[in-house]
Amino acid sequence: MTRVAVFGNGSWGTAFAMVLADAGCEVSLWGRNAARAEVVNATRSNPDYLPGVRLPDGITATADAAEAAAGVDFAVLCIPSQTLRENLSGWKDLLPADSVLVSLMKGVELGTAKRMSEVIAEVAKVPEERVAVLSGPNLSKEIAARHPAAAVVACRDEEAAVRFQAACHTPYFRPYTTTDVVGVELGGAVKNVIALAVGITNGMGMGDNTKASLITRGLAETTRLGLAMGADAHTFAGLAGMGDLVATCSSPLSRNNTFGTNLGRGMTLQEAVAATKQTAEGVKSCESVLDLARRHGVEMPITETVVSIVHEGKPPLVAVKELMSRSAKPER
Ligand SMILES: NC(=O)C1=CN([C@@H]2O[C@H](COP(=O)(O)OP(=O)(O)OC[C@H]3O[C@@H](n4cnc5c(N)ncnc54)[C@H](O)[C@@H]3O)[C@@H](O)[C@H]2O)C=CC1
Ligand SMILES: O=C(CO)COP(=O)(O)O
Repeated sequence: MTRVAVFGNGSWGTAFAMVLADAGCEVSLWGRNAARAEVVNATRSNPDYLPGVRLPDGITATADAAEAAAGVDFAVLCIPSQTLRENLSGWKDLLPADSVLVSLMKGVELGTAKRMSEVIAEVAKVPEERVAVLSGPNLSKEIAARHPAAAVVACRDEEAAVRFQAACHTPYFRPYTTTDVVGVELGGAVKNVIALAVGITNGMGMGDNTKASLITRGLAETTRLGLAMGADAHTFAGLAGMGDLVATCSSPLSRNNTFGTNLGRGMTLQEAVAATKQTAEGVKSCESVLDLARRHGVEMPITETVVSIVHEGKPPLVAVKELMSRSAKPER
């Protein structure tokens, strides 16, 4: 039987542990809080993150990383991106030498501008063939309700991607494979920034034309960055690109979208942070995505606008006017 450890028992870590268990894996679900792990085992639920959802019997929760990691084929990492480096340095020596490390995270590291798979390879000192990424339109509550959805597993080693695809394939969760790790990770990280932008305009009372324009031009700037970094343009038309943008920018379940809506309605950054119980990766990653864009000489006007509103205190109305008054150009 395939053994998998999921590190991170928040909303996505728990929902994805359900997918793995439904696919027939033996799953250990690690969380830093021992009391929560006990509650999960005793009640077969995670009331803090997925209230009302019954967890399959194939999941065992633990706060002991060594216990979680013992003998696993795959170590799935699902904690806030900015905490990965520190956490993984404590886990790396516990993982079996032939295990594959899989990132479910959708962020870019502040300061280094590294993608999560790069942080994993660097910290765990593993070759990129042992690092995979899963991304796509996967709002955790809908996955936990077993509504049909698809995703992409990306790994430089296609055979490892196929093995993980089999490990998480269920009647309601359909994973595809690709070797375009860069494209899949950028799709996931940048869509959070675009969802903030959509949320902001939504909170300001703007409608669906604005949303569709931001999604489309957001995809254009994501693709520009991706091409500069060696990604495949097709990836951005796929599940990790357009697919995730549509889901996240349309759904009130999205934390990034909701965070933006709160800002657009007039909350300060501090008020919006206080109103957000879960991880909204775009709030920090908008700065690291902009950093990446500058390192690669790529223009990303929507990302720049989001940074100016979220971190530089620019009033949303002023920022939108500036974005719209940029010089006219051909569509590309
Ligand atoms: N929730 C969703 O629908 C989806 C989330 N993701 C991505 O998954 C990643 C995790 O997100 P969620 O599970 O939704 O977040 P969450 O906020 O629901 O849960 C985060 C988990 O990380 C833990 N955590 C927080 N700080 C920590 C630290 N310093 N050290 C160790 N653990 C810590 C929390 O206790 C919690 O268990 C993010 O990168 C997110 O973008 C990807 C797809 C879907
Ligand atoms: O990544 C997601 C859906 O694919 C979840 O989006 P949020 O992090 O904005 O909730």
